[in-house]
Amino acid sequence: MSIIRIYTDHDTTNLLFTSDNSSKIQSRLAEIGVRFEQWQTGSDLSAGAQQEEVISAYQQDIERLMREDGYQTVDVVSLNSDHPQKAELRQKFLSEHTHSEDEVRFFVSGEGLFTLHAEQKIFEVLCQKGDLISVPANTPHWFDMGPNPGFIAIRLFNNPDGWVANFTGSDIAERFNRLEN
Ligand SMILES: CSCCC(=O)/C(O)=C/O
Ligand SMILES: [Fe+2]
Ligand code: NI
Repeated sequence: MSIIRIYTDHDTTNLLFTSDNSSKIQSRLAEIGVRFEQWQTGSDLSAGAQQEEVISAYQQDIERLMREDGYQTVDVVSLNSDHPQKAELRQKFLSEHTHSEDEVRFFVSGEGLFTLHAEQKIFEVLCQKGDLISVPANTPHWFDMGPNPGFIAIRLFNNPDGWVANFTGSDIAERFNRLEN
């Protein structure tokens, strides 16, 4: 079950709104320009599946998104809790950063916690299997896969270099929730 929690960005105890209703998640995120959709997932792939297997299972969806929205590059993050570099990989996305392009992620399996910083608020979104999220370019955010990751996400980029992050230098992410798994 996907969940949204909205806080003021200066007070981690001030929960303004929470819901697990997908229409409400979608409409609250649309207010800050974030696309959120829930799609049917056809294949039952397990976290840790190889990139080629994932791309081939979702080829039609990927081609449609690339055609409709002009994305140029695709890759897959597929991690399970046996991964020897799970701590380093978790750390990579844990601090507030931006991208100069939209961040488009489709969760083929498992879950991860995206946290977005916009309009003096914090939007925590627990994304789960079937969720598509697109965070607009230059929106500060971070992502937690938890200490025991278990997810597959397809990532679409509209630059040919793939993942490039600009860290804001803020420590705000340390004050908000982490994913427990
Ligand atoms: C859910 S895919 C891995 C996280 C990622 O690509 C990113 O940019 C997080 O902010
Ligand atoms: Fe990011
Ligand atoms: Ni602030």
